[in-house]
Amino acid sequence: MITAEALTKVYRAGRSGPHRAVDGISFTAEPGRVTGFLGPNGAGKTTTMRLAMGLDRPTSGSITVNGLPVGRHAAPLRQVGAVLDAGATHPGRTGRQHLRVLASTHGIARRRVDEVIEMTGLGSVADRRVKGYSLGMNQRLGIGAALLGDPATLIFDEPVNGLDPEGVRWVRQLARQLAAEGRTVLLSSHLMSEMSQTADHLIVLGRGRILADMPLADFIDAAGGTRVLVRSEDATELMTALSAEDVTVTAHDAETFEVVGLDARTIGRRAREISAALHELTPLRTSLEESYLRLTHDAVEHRSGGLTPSKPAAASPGATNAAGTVPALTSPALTGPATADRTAEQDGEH
Ligand SMILES: Nc1ncnc2c1ncn2[C@@H]1O[C@H](COP(=O)(O)OP(=O)(O)OP(=O)(O)O)[C@@H](O)[C@H]1O
Repeated sequence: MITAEALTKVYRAGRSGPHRAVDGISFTAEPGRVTGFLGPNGAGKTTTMRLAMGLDRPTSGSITVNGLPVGRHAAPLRQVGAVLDAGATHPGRTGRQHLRVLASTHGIARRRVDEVIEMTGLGSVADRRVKGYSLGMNQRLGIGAALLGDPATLIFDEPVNGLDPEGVRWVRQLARQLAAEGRTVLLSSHLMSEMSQTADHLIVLGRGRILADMPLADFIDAAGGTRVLVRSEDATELMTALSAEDVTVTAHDAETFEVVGLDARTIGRRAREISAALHELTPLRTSLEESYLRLTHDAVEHRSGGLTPSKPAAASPGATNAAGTVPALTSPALTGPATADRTAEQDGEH
C-alpha cells in the first residue's frame, strides 16, 4: 500500500521562482489492484514516485509504503520495487551480475536471481554485458531488479517505454498478475490504450494536483457522457429536431452525425416523430484517451501546435448545438516534448 498525505514538493527553481512540482496531494494506492498514474508531462508523477522511494525528500506532508516511509523499513527492497530509471546499471556488468550484486547487497538468495531472469524473459541475454542491451532489454532488467525482493508494492514509471508489442503485453500481464497476487502496483504510462487494459483504478495528476482519483470505469463514464452515432438520409432535419440546450450535435458527413446528451432510444423516437429514415443508431463508448484529454486539457505544461478542434467533414450540412455553434467533440491534440524542462540539482537535495 502507498499512502500520500498532503504531499508537497517544491523545487527552488531559477528565474521562474519556486516550483510546486507536487502540491499537497493525498491518495492511497491499494493492494490487489493496479493503480494507473496519469498526467501530462510535468504533472508530478515521477516526482511523487521518487518521493515514495525515498530518492527525494518531501517539502511537507508524507508518503509511506506499507505503512512506513521507505527508508524506515529494515529491508526496503523486500517492501517495494521500482522501475524509475531503467538505465541505472553498470554497463560493464552482465544482466546476471547486476542482479546478483543487488541480491547480495540486500541479503537475497542467488536462486531468486535465476527466477527473476526466467520471469523477465532475459535468459538468452543474461550473460551479455548490459552496455549491449537494447532499450527493451534494459526495461526488462529494471523490472527484474524491482521484483528481486519479491516486494508487496511495485512502482513502475513508464515501464513499457522502448518495449515492442510483445514486451508491452508482457508488462500488462505481469502488472495484472502482481495485483492478482494481492500486491500494490502503481504504474504510470502515456499509452492510454495500454492503461485502459491494465489499470483498475486511476489517479490523474495535473500541475502537481489530483484531478481524479476513481475506478477506471467511473472515470470514463464521468468524463464521457452519452454519445450516439446516427446515420440518416434526413440528417439535416433530424439534427434540427434534436437540438436542445444541453444537447451537442456534430456532423461527420452529409448523412452521419454524433449526439452528446441524448440516449439512442430518445433519438430513435424523435426520428420517428419527424418520419426521418434511420440507417444507424449506435451508442459509442468513450475511450480512456478522450476522457483523459478532456480532463487534463487545462493542465498541460507543454503543448505544440496549439489547439486543434475537430472539424466536421466538408460535406457536412452543419453541426449545431442550441447556441448554433459548431462544437468540438474531441479534445485538442496533446503533444509535447518527451520530458518537461528540468532544472535539476536546483533544490540542493540531490
Ligand atoms: N530536480 C528538479 N529540479 C527542478 N524541477 C524539477 C526537478 N524534477 C522535476 N522538476 C519539475 O517538476 C515538475 C514535475 O516533474 P515530473 O518529472 O514529476 O513530472 P511527470 O508527471 O513525471 O512528467 P513526465 O510525464 O514528463 O515524466 C516539472 O515541471 C519538472 O520540470
